Amino acid sequence: MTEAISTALRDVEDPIIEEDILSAGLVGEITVEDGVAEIPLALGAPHSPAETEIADQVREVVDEAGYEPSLSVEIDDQTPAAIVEDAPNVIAVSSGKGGVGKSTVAVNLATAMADRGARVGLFDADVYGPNIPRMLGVHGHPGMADDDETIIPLERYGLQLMSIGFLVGEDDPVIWRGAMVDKVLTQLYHDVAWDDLDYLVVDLPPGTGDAQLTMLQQMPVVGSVVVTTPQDVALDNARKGVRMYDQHDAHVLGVVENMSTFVCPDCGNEHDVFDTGGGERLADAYDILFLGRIPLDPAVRESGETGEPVVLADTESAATFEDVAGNVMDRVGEIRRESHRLTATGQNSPPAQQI
Ligand SMILES: Nc1ncnc2c1ncn2[C@@H]1O[C@H](COP(=O)(O)OP(=O)(O)OP(=O)(O)O)[C@@H](O)[C@H]1O
Repeated sequence: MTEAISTALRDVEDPIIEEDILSAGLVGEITVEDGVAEIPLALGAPHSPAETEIADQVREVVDEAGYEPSLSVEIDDQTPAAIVEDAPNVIAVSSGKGGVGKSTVAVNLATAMADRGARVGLFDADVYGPNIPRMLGVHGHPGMADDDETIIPLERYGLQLMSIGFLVGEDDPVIWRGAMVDKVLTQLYHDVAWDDLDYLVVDLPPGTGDAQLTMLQQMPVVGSVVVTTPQDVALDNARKGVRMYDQHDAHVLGVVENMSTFVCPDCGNEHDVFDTGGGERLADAYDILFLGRIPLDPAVRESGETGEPVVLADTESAATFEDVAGNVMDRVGEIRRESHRLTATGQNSPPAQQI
């Protein structure tokens, strides 16, 4: 009976791994009762475009085969999201230097993922410039949970939010340094009562030194998004970041090129104020994914001040952020499904990050 279903599932291809889901080891043990087919799928990136497509196709072919599909998720991979209890897919947003739009990308990435239906947290770990409260127009103080030990995150646009800015005041100078920062942030991450997250986007402090690396190693990070602007000095710094992740077996999810081409609202001409194409060249050189190019757009800056993420508007810049978010989620899914496939077939999985 399940043969017919298995045969039907051979027609469903994983659009990223480019193999049918049965051969890729993504289908668990199928059971059928009263015409309902229970199908466990090894999916790890909820609401990502590729996994949504896979699930839709599975429902379609199972329905065509004459059964009522009932899908569940069962993934056995070696990423921190699977091996650390209750860990979401933690995505670090980093940059080699300050001011390239790291926080802007983190806010719009998280908002776009929540807009797709995912449960998303945003953790502002940029102690030296906690911009997230302003960028989302949230200025309250978080409360304590009933256990008096955990902090309840604030909420906005469906996001669960935590920022050092909620605790110390945005304009207060941050007096701690180095190792103390790592400790405070790691502690804060663990002390928040995150509620059943699919993804947690972490806005790291700019730079690629020990502080960033320590934080990456102490949180269950699935991979990092590297943000750069197209000019050489920013790219040089971004390159250092990519190398650092490489050397420590941390996944780079890909590169975002921000403040790329400016389209003049008056004349419609395109201007490459900070040059263009550098992010793509960097991605090519290191064989990592190019996640997208965000234009230099006054509306992006304004949205950072009005507290409403630009990705929620109906503009070209919003569409580029939506695409970037889809690409990031797909990359997370690819890492998790690949890891599951290696585990399922008894091959060596890449080492999980130290937590
Ligand atoms: N694509 C863009 N178009 C126009 N302005 C932008 C764009 N991206 C970011 N900005 C603006 O550039 C400034 C710096 O952005 P942001 O704070 O996101 O950078 P950052 O890399 O997080 O900086 P920091 O190093 O201070 O943490 C902000 O005023 C932001 O609104």
